[in-house]
Amino acid sequence: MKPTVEDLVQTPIPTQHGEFILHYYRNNLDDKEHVALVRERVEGAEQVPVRIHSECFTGDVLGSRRCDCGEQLDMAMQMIEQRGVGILIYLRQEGRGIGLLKKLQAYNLQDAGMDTVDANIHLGHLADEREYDIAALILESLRVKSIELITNNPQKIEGLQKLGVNVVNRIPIVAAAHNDNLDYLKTKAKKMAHMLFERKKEHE
Ligand SMILES: Nc1nc2c(ncn2[C@@H]2O[C@H](COP(=O)(O)OP(=O)(O)OP(=O)(O)O)[C@@H](O)[C@H]2O)c(=O)[nH]1
Ligand SMILES: [Zn+2]
Repeated sequence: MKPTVEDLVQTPIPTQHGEFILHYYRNNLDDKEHVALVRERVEGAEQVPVRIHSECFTGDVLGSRRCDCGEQLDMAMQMIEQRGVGILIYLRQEGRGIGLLKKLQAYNLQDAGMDTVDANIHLGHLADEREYDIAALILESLRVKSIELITNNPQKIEGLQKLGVNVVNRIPIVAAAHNDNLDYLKTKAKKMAHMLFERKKEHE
């Protein structure tokens, strides 16, 4: 079965970072509600700033300080506002793909001394189980020619490139480190190769 997405509804959403058009996608790979926030015309455009944000209920909705997700979500929308164009794809990949229940269990293991990678493995999962097929299909459906990916995660860039997305640049998105998230950020840099302590825009 060929993976597909269908852009079912588009509706304007005014936010503190200006108005976006929210696109709702139905897909044939999972039963989740993936969405994209789109600013201005991206069809046929080159070097469109794109953030692929993985769902984090605790960080995005509750403002949890265990991770940097909530702050990154806000920063990404602000970056798109400043550039006047861009796309934020909100993928429903809670807990790097293991779901909320397992992520919360992983938090307890981390409080008992494991890091974020070992906790996943202890629960019988990979450190990161995310796939980017749906993001690639959404970008194809929006007819974007090339993108600048807003990320610190080299695996996201690789994952998209393998799916045929033309990623021409990386835009770093470094949230503030503090006591509650420092170990987590350090583990991401050390074990998951996140480029967390660079601030310069660089060409891949
Ligand atoms: N399993 C697990 N998932 C987590 C944990 N903390 C945050 N997450 C999830 O991790 C995802 C965000 O991934 P990150 O590793 O923070 O960042 P990234 O998206 O890979 O990379 P960037 O594009 O640079 O932000 C979200 O789905 C969160 O729910 C954790 O301790 N364990
Ligand atoms: Zn988070």
